[in-house]
Amino acid sequence: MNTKYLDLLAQKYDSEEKVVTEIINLKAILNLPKGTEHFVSDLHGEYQAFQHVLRNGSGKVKEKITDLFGEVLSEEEINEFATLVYYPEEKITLLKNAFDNETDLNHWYTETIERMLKLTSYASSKYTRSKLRKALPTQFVYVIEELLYKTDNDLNNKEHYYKKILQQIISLGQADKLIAGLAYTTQRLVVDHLHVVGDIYDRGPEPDKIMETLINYHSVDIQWGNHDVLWIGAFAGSKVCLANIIRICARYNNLEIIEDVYGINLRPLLNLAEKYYDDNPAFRPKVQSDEKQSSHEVLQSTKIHQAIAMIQFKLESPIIKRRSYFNMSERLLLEKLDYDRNEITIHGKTYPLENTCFSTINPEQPDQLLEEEEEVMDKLLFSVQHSEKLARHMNFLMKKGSLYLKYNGNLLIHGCIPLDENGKMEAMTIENKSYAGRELLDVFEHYLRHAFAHPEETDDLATDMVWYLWTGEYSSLFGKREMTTFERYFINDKESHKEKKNPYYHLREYENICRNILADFDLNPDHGHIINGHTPVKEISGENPIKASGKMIVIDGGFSKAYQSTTGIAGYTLLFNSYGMQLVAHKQFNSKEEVLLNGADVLSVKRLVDKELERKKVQETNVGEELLREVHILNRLMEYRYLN
Ligand SMILES: O=P(O)(O)OC[C@H]1O[C@](O)(COP(=O)(O)O)[C@@H](O)[C@@H]1O
Ligand SMILES: [Mn+2]
Repeated sequence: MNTKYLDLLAQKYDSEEKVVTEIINLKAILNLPKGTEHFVSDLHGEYQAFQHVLRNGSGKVKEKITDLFGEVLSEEEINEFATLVYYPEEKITLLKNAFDNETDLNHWYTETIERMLKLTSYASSKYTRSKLRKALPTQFVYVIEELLYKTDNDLNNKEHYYKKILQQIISLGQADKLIAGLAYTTQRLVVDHLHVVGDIYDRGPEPDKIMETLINYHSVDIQWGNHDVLWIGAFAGSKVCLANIIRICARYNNLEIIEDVYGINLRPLLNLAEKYYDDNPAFRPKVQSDEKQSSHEVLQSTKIHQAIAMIQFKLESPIIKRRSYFNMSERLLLEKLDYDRNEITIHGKTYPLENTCFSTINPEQPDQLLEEEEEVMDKLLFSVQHSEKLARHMNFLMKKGSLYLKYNGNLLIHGCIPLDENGKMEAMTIENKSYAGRELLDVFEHYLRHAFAHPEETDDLATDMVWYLWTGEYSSLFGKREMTTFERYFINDKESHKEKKNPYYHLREYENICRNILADFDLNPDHGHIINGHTPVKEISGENPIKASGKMIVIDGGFSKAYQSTTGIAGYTLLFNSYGMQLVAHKQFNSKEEVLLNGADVLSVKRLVDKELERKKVQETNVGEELLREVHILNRLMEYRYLN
C-alpha cells in the first residue's frame, strides 16, 4: 500500500490508541445484526401515502410498540401511541386539546416521554451508541442520553434527579419538541436504509416533495424507473422526453408541477394550443383535481394536452429514422396515416380515427414542426434546463440512482431483463455491437450518464437512447414491445391499445430463469433475489407477488391512485432485516387526517419470503465489506506506523 496514503491517514489517527479504538469499534459493528432495509417502488407522485409508509416503517414501528407495550396497553391505546410516533406534531396538538387542566396534561407528558424513551431505546438496541447519537435531535442529545442510559443501580441513587430532568423539560415548555424529536429518531432507527425501486415521477401530484424527502433521508438509493428517466431525459436535452413529461402532466391534470413547482413557463405552449386546438374528449384530463376547477381551466389543459401530444408524435419520427437499430419504423404513424380517409393501418389492420386534432400537420411532411412549435419547444427546453429546483432534483436522481443495483446479494431493478421466449437474454445491436443482459444495461446507463453530462447535445445518440429507455422494445425499464399512446388517443378498438409485454414477465415465474439472471450479474443464485417494481400486482385476480420459489419479488407499491382498482390493494413494500425478508401489503391510504383521528393503519398481511437460519450480521452485508476493508487498512497503518 502506498505509504503516502498511510502518512495521510496517520494525520487522522495520530496515536496508537486512536487506531486501536477504531479497529475495535469497527470489528464490533461487524458483529451487530444487519440493519433493516426498506424497499418501495412506483411512488408516482403520491407524497402523502409515501410519507405514511416511511413514517410507519411499513408496520415496523407498530410492531416495536406492540412488543414493548402489548401487555399493558389496549389496542386503541397502541394505535394512538403509534399515530403519535408517525405524526408527532399534529397528534400532540390534537391530544392536548382534550385536556382541561394542567396537572392531567403534565401527567400525560411524563408518561408519554417515558414511553417514547423506552421505544427509542428498544429501536436502537441493535445499533452502536454513536449511531443512536447521530439520530437524536441535536438540542436534546445530552438530556436524552442521561435518561436513556440509566441503569437499575442508577435508579436507586438518582431517582429524584431523573424526575427533576423530566419536570424541567415540561415546565420549560420543551416537552412537545422532545416527544417529536424522539418520534423522528424512532422512525429513523426502524429503517436503516431505503431503496426506491423506480418511478417517483408522473401521474400523482407531488413528486417534487418526494424528491425533497429523499434528499433529506438518512440513507437511500434509487433504481431509476421509466418515468424517472423521462424526466432525466428532458433535463438532459431530449425534446421528445420533454414533450412526454408535459403530455403526462396534462393528462393527469398536474400542470402545476411544471409551472408552479419547477417554474417552467407554459405561456408560449398555451398560446399555441389556444390557436390550433379546441375541446376534445380524448384529451380531457384523466383525473379531476380535488379543488373545484373551472371549466375554462379544464379546457385549457385539454388544448395544451393536444398541442404537446402532436409535437411529441412529430418529434419521434426523425429519431426513429436516424436510429434504424431502434427498430421502431412501425411507429412512424403520422406518415402511415391516410389523411383523406381518416384512417390508419397498423400491423396490417386498418382502423378509423376518432377525436383527431391534426390541424398543425402537413400531410406531405407530417413530422415537420411548425415554426411556432419549434419555438415553443426551444423555449420550454431553455426553461427546463434553467430551473434551479429541477436541476437539484435531477442531480440527486443521478447521484443516488442507477439502472440496477446489486445490494446485499439481491438484484434491484425497476422493469426487467429483456428475454426471448426461450429465456435467453435478448441482444440489442447498437452501433454495430451487440449487447445483452447486464452488459446491455451497463451500456444503457453509460449513454444516460453521457446525455446528462452533455445537456447542450439534443440529437446525439446518448440523448436518443434516453428516449429509447422510455419506449424501446429492448429497454429494461419499459419491458414491452411498443407503446400505444397514439392508438389510445385516436382509435376506439381497445385491441389496438394492448402493449405486449416482454416474455420476461411470464418467464420470471420460473426459478431457473431467475437463477440465470442472478448469475449473469455475478450474484449467488442460492441466496439472491430479484426485486422488481413497474407492474402492478393484481392481487384481485389472485396474482402472487412472490414468484419463482421466492427468487423473484414484485413490489409495485401501488401508490398510484389511478391503478388501485386493478390491483385491489394499495400495493406492497418489502423489509429485509437480520431475520429475513417480509412482504407487507398496504390497504388504501386515504388521508393523514383519517390516520390522525381514527388511528387507522393501512397495513395488513405479512408474508415471510425468506427466513435466515442464523441472524444476519453486518459483516455479511455490503456495508460490512466496506468496514472490513477499513479494518484492513487500519491494520496496515498500525504495522507501518506504530508496531515498528
Ligand atoms: O395509463 P396511461 O396514462 O395511459 O399510461 C399508460 C402508459 O404507461 C405505461 O404503462 C408506462 O408506465 P408504468 O411504468 O407506470 O407502467 C406505458 O406502457 C403505457 O403506454
Ligand atoms: Mn414503471
